[in-house]
Amino acid sequence: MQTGRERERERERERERAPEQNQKQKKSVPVLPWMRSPIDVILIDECPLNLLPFLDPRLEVALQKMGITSLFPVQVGVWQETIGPGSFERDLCINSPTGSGKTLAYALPIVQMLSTRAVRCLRALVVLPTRDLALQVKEVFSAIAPAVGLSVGLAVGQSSIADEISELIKRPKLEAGICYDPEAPLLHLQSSVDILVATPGRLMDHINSTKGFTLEHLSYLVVDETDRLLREAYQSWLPTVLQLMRSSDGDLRSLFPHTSTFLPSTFGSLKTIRRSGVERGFKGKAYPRLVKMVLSATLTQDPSKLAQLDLHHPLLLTTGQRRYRLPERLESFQLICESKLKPLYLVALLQTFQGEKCIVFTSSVESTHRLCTLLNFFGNLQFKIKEYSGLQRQSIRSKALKAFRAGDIQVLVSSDAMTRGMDVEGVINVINYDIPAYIKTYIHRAGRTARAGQAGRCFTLLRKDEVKRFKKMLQKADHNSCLVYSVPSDSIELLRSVYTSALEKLKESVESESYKKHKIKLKSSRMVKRKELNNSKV
Ligand SMILES: Nc1ncnc2c1ncn2[C@@H]1O[C@H](COP(=O)(O)OP(=O)(O)OP(=O)(O)O)[C@@H](O)[C@H]1O
Repeated sequence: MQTGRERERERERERERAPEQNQKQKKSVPVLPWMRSPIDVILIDECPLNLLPFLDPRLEVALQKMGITSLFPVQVGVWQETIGPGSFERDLCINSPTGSGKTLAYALPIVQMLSTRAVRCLRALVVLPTRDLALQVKEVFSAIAPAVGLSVGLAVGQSSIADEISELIKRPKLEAGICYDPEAPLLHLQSSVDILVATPGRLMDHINSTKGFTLEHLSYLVVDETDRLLREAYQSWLPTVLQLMRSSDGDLRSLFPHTSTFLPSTFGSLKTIRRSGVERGFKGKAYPRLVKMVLSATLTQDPSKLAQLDLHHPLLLTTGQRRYRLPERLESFQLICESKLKPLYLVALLQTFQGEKCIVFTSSVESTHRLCTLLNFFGNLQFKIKEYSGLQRQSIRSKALKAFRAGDIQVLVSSDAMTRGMDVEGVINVINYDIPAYIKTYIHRAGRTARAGQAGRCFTLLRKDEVKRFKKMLQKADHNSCLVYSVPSDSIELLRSVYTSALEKLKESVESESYKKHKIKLKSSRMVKRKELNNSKV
């Protein structure tokens, strides 16, 4: 991350920019009053672990094992509002640039808080939009939680539902000759995990049908990549979770109106009693309530969307005065070329990277597939290329990601499946083969590089008629320094003949693939017909 002097300079730049910025932002003042007085993370310094107040020494050791010696500013900011004087009193909305360390910002305080728990039950739920992202976040929790005796589970549909259930729910074993009644097992089912990282679909599967799976003890809910998760309803996962929380509060309060502690084994199972309090902002609400933390590099300001989260006395942590912000050490470039020559420019550009890791973004799953196939037909390239998109089976996609992480492949051609949150060490370059449609997409794509204070470059291939639109888009992030990058014309010329033959091969490959697809379709429709015929005979 930045040194103290760099941060001071950055603050100065912000102060200078402020009047001009305020002028520009007049039209886009956040509608919600609490968003107008945020905590500015720019004003917070990194903090060495040994100076971090109240940090559990076991967690300090675990962090050091991860190579972490100090907390990044957003992590310090969240720590202050959770373990520090803020004491989790308010729900937190965190709008912080890509790669600034948001995952640990929420993972560390949650793990520290749960480290003193007496009985294991599901107390923290982290929801992410994709399986690979959930796996990544689980890794972070798994690096610190076991140090304080906590267990972390994953619900993403990576394995069969039965395997997942056996990981998440503890069933009673035959003990001392006692046999439990299989007809009344709910009483004895317990969570095997304290923290669960989940995608909405699998979470709903467990809520709806896994015996013993309960959110009644939940104390922390994290909605990562909030704007993406709020955009899609995913079987109403959010209202369902919130409703379950509300009803468990209500039921328990009516059962135990004066109880203020955690009661183990009441009526045979664990009961978490949330007491009603008169603390500031808690009037009429259960306390301690379910604490929510929502995060994104492009957090929505839309009141109707944020209302879905039912936030309690929310506090915004943001970085600087701008709504959107790119990483400090990101350099942006534009490459202007004719549409039909784009693959040539792309290959010439990739050749200049000399094996550095690079992600190439396209506009759709189909073009990802086509472009990757075409690049592989160039032959004799000094780097390995693989595809990563929602068109592939999860296992194939995960394999490609694993190889990319390990450095066995250097270029990953991706649809927007890779755009958000993915953290791959050593990605120096990002290329927008197709111009992103929105500034938010640009921010998340570009944010796959220049992470954790490292340097990185983002190139965008543009047609002449796209230049103006692109410039306007970058202005929304106050990003005015996108230099023109040119590829030497002789390197383009050298590639022309091989490009022609690669295009021929691509054409053949597309034809053969569509023939195969047609055959499969035909076969399955014949099978359906045959089935219908058999059924009608019966
Ligand atoms: N305190 C720290 N010291 C060193 N490295 C850190 C620290 N905190 C996080 N990192 C590293 O920084 C990288 C980015 O972290 P993370 O993925 O949490 O970013 P993010 O803010 O969630 O980004 P995005 O918005 O893209 O999801 C990771 O590789 C992580 O290991």
